[in-house]
Amino acid sequence: MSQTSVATAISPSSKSGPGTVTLMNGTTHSFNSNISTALKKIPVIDATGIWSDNFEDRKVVAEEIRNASTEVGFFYLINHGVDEPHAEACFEQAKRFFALPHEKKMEVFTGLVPNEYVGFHPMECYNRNGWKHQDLSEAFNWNYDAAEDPEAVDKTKPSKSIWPSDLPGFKEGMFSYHTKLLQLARRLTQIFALALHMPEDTFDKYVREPEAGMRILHYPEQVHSVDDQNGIGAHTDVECFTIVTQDSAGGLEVLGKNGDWIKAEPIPGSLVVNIADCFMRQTNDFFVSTVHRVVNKSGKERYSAPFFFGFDRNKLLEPIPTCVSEENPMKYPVITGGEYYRWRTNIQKNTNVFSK
Ligand SMILES: O=C(O)CCC(=O)C(=O)O
Ligand SMILES: [Fe+2]
Repeated sequence: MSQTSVATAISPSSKSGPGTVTLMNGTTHSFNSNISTALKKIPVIDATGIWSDNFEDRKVVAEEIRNASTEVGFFYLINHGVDEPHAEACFEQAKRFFALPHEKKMEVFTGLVPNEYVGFHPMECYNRNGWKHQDLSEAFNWNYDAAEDPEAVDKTKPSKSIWPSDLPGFKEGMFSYHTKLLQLARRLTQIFALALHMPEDTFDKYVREPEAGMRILHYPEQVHSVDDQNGIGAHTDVECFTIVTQDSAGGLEVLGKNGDWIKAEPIPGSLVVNIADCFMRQTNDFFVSTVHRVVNKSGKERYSAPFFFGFDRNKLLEPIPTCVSEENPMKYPVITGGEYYRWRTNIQKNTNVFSK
């Protein structure tokens, strides 16, 4: 796979009218208008049934998830079982981290760890779509760590994550929330198997040592117009699916199949789930890895915490049997999730202006 096909162009005709946006992975997408709409809705799915002992209850949620994953690639989960105080505690820790002096945050600069998307990236260091101004957000990322996974088979496997010194309670706070989301993600993996009309335990063996990175993000309110800047530029996520916790500011937008930017407005207590590229590849495009971005025009600071979940890095992204046939052969070359992760990570990190 090419390591260099990084296009970052935006059609000059984008000024609030129709236009196109080219992502860092080289794909180009059209939109009707660069202004988002709240009129179209993202499905809200009641997840109560995923924890039920009754198979039929789980199956009902799976069918809803099947529809949302094929139609929109995005859905809200409510009654998912992760209590709101856990999210609030995560945001409190995020605020502590982002309030540190720049030099202190740069002690864990992402450029220090090659090939991994871990550590801190400062404000305005990426420009995902070639807008006039760099993306207005800063983030701290960390990887799955077997030592922190209550269900890990081998807790001695080292993690590549880097953590700030002199911030007591930060790592513990981050993993406290990560562990809750990991538990939810493993259950959702079974529900996704049902959604693909496969046996519920089909993917269990691939999520014992999953790809389960997480990040916290901070978006100041942006002054520039959406035609000149994003908080995070349009992109698709890398792994199988992402679980996003967002605060009350709003600003997450999803590019619908019909070309409208749709607002994923905050719903208190909900989690936003979106399909990512590895699932799209394995489902041969049956599930859609939907383009999304963040534009913070809320008048306040915005914080979010996406959790990126995928199969074991060594697992080949082979087609799921229910998604291929003689008439519908596999569209993608079969590589491992780890290879895909490294390709995407390096495309992005090579454009980090602070590394130059
Ligand atoms: O901040 C958000 O709501 C989403 C962030 C996002 O899309 C990402 O980090 O991949
Ligand atoms: Fe994303």
